[in-house]
Amino acid sequence: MLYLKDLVYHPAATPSAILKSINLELGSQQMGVVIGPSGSGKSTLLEILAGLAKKTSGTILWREQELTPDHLQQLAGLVFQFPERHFCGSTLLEELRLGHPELSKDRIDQALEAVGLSHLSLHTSPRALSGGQQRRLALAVQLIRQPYLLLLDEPTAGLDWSMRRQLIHVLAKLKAEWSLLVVSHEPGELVSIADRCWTLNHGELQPVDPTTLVTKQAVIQS
Ligand SMILES: Nc1ncnc2c1ncn2[C@@H]1O[C@H](COP(=O)(O)OP(=O)(O)OP(=O)(O)O)[C@@H](O)[C@H]1O
Repeated sequence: MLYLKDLVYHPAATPSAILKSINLELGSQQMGVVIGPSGSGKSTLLEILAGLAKKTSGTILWREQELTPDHLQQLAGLVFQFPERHFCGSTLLEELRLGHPELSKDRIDQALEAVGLSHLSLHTSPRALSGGQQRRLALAVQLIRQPYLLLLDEPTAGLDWSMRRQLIHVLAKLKAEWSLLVVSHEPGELVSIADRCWTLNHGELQPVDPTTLVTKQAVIQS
């Protein structure tokens, strides 16, 4: 269970705080969606939760344990916006093993299975995949580290309807095992599988009932 209590991010260079007294709770096996316009602070929130930026004040807890940026780097896996732009491996195997050459074939197979890519050869180039498959590969790259918390920045951006639909299926499946926190300015179908939703405006987070946001699209039922 992730708890944020009065989390503030206020770099010295900015006149007002970018994140203002954020309070949030996200259970295990839940997916939360933070919806906010461009510049509202969504990516900053994810960077803090991934241990890549340091909060100014407030508390971040996993169950009862207070988390430092080092803990967060271990506990969380962040999938950046347009992750395919950062692929470095020339094959799926290389991409999945980057930084973790010791990873067993079993772990690799499990991660690919979890994102529905187990039918692909490990020698395939990441560049040869479709846009939706590349997003799922980026998820597998994080899953392989077995994080407790998966953080996703605009995971459906730039995908067509069919690829978004496949990704929503995968995320719905993943939340059976992991906690997922997703940020988006245009959540669309993501809301239909969300357990918790919030809006973020000028760094202020407000809870909102997902059922009031959805046009529940029949994506995950099909
Ligand atoms: N360290 C920093 N110093 C100064 N300004 C910062 C810092 N970090 C973030 N900002 C500013 O905070 C605001 C929020 O940025 P952020 O990238 O989190 O927004 P966002 O909601 O993710 O937007 P987008 O959807 O466009 O990516 C921006 O105006 C950004 O320039």
